[in-house]
Amino acid sequence: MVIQQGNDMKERLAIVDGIRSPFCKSGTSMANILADDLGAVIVKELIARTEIDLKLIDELIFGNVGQPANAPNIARVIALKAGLPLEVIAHTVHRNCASGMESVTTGYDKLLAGNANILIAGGTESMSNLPFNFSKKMTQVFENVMKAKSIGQKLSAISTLRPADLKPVISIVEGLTDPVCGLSMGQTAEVLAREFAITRAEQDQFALQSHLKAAKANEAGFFTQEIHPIMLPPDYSHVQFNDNAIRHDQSLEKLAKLKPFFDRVAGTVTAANACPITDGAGAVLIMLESKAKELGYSPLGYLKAYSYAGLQPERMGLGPVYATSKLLDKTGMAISDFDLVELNEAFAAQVIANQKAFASAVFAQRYLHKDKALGVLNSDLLNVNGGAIALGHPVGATGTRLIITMLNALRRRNKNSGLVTLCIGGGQGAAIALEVE
Ligand SMILES: CC(=O)SCCNC(=O)CCNC(=O)[C@H](O)C(C)(C)COP(=O)(O)OP(=O)(O)OC[C@H]1O[C@@H](n2cnc3c(N)ncnc32)[C@H](O)[C@@H]1OP(=O)(O)O
Repeated sequence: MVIQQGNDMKERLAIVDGIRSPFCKSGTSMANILADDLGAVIVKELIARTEIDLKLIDELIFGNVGQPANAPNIARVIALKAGLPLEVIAHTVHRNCASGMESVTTGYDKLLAGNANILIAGGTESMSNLPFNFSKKMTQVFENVMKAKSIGQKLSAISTLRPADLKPVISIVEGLTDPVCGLSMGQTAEVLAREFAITRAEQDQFALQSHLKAAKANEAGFFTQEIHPIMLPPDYSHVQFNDNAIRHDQSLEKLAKLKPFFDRVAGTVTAANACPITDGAGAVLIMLESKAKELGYSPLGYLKAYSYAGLQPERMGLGPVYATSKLLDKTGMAISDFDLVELNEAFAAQVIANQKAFASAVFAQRYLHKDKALGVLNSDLLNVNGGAIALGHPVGATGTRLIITMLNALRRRNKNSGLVTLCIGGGQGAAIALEVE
């Protein structure tokens, strides 16, 4: 089907099928699997499930944020480890937390431009193995030790080290800190909590709901369709079947006991109303709708249109409202046209802030140059199977997961139209319109 977008006629993107790994808290079951290996397992399984002829695949595009030194251009490493032919080219994309969505939209553009016919897109992240950078002094000492010709020279090089030199310049926390505004992602959530007067109790209530919904969906087997179990090193005799950050013992009393993490004095954002640091990967097989028909596929669903938007880095959490505003302009759709919404739960405060901004005419006039509010994000239709607070957020992979989760949820409910949107560190937002038939 060709759809009208403004003055453009564009064919829809067919998402033939999509799968992901379980999402696991960093430092737990999948901590010893590198991001490239995890991505390769998922791509192999996607190929097996779709029975795509490998010779037909033009390129693999993968998102990844904490690009590991052992696998530069991780997409190419994944392609080769997954057994794709040498001729299948590959490149890595990086749009912070939307990287796993950027791979899909970059792929869509390539297909529309006629530069490819069939692609694999996805995202992978091992936050357990994010690279640590050390100070210039520390790296100089490493170099001197490597060059030293005798034990004496090595010891002499090491003796110049001081305890302060051991502190990493970039660790996980610094990696999740915006280099322009200087705030960590959690601190940007505190900014929104203050701007929208969101209480700690509201945030904890939201976090509780995320776990309750995720636990229910997990018990009902809703994720089995999308999750490919992962065999765990070192002996590969244990298998990780499910997302492991979902709490089955959650209560408001437990949540209320936690101290704020990012602003210890006056803050409201805690480890429990923030998404956890997570390992995971996901992949989709994509082509234009006409190609999917030609090959006899019945796609999982379709991407109809997408938009990215920019805003202040310290208010990055509001990216969804800005990006969705552009998406609605582009498609002529209204919020009420969507049967379900997935809005990535980086932080409870950030999702609640978006709900308030979507519903506010004042916000729309002041920031979106619109007369009316975008529309209410009905809580019953929002993140119906829980979100990143419970499921986790492996930053390079989440964009792909949201697409897969949304399409499966629409199909399960016999619904047609879904909005997937997320905030992006650095001050951006992403929004896509999905459909199933
Ligand atoms: C654009 C974007 O998407 S931005 C988002 C990008 N991602 C992020 O910024 C990640 C945000 N999250 C974080 O940085 C981390 O999860 C932090 C810093 C908040 C917490 O990290 P950690 O301290 O390692 O988390 P951890 O899971 O150990 O939790 C800390 C404590 O809270 C407790 N806790 C965490 N969640 C819960 C919960 N839901 N219920 C009860 N207790 C909880 C833990 O049990 C732990 O307690 P303990 O110290 O007694 O063992």
